[in-house]
Amino acid sequence: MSAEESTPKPGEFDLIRHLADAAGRYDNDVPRPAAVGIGDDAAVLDVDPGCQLVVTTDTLVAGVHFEADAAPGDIGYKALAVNLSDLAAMGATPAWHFLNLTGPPPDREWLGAFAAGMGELAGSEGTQLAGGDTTGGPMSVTVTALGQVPRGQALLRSTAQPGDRIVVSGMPGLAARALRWPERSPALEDAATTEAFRRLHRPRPRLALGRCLRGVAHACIDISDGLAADLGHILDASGLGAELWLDRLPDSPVFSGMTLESRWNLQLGGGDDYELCFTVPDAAGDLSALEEAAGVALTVIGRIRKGAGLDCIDADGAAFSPRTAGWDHFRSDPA
Ligand SMILES: Nc1ncnc2c1ncn2[C@@H]1O[C@H](COP(=O)(O)OP(=O)(O)OP(=O)(O)O)[C@@H](O)[C@H]1O
Ligand SMILES: Cc1ncc(C[n+]2csc(CCOP(=O)(O)O)c2C)c(N)n1
Ligand SMILES: [Mg+2]
Ligand SMILES: [Mg+2]
Ligand SMILES: [Mg+2]
Repeated sequence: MSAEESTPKPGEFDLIRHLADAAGRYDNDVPRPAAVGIGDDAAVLDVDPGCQLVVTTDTLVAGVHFEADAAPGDIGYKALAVNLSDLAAMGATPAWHFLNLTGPPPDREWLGAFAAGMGELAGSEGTQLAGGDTTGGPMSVTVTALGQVPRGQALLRSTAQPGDRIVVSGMPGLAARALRWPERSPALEDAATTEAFRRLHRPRPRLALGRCLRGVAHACIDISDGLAADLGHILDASGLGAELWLDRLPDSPVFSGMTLESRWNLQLGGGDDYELCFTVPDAAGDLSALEEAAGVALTVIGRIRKGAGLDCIDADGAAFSPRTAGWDHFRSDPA
């Protein structure tokens, strides 16, 4: 029997080597290789002159953010994607990421698929796995992502202006719709349903859009908890209010058969979209060049105004209060 067969589960240091080797197969052409990467007590990174470092961290926990039996490739992909989405919201270009992996000892097959899922996105976005930590315990994955932005150009939540148009990318509510699909996998092969499951399991962060919004958007956030909750963070941080026009929310065949109220609840409070919501002045003009450059549909859904709070208004001008504004880990019964 070979050593590999007799020890199917790697030890801690085998696992680190395995992750480093797998990452190297995807990210060996990254634009900014770490001066010192995996293997020492810490990484050493050179930041480009004239740039600021943008740093974010998010955790995914089994049973909370993904099913315990989820495909390992999807877990690896999404753990990085949700972090790159925060870099996109700041207008940053990803450069390095760190992986803190906690769980029962994985077998080589699980680990290989996990590393390939994360590596696929890392390779396509040019970010390098530069370090991390490995421990045993209940399964959770934390990624810390580091990106760069030209000095002073980071997009913020706090700088919306009265009169700005509110814009959302893509199709809010797709991932939430997929999460609530009774069979947990698409019953139909149609494009809209397939896209909804892709958005839930492998959300592509809107990095090109974030970069295009530098110097254009007044404020920006990525949608993780829900459109209403995350737009609410822009309003709170900017000390302003807004009107959101429900009839402008983009529609998809995946919502067919739902009442308008259920659809709005899903699109406003469902979470897991990883789309961008941003504000732009009228002076920025038509958004079609931006759509073209960023490769994603953009929809104007409302307007920033003085005051406080978010008013969601239907086609007849009647107010609608979503059942919940979005996901809250410490409150029960999220949308
Ligand atoms: N435990 C914590 N300690 C210190 N700062 C925190 C902690 N949790 C969140 N923050 C900070 O609070 C701010 C908002 O974090 P939050 O996690 O709500 O944003 P997000 O990552 O965009 O959303 P989501 O986690 O839903 O993707 C960020 O500046 C974040 O660094
Ligand atoms: C199995 C399973 N149950 C529920 C959800 C939905 N969900 C969990 S956390 C969260 C908000 C973002 O998290 P955070 O605020 O921690 O970044 C959402 C929308 C899911 N994806 N999988
Ligand atoms: Mg967070
Ligand atoms: Mg965010
Ligand atoms: Mg986040």
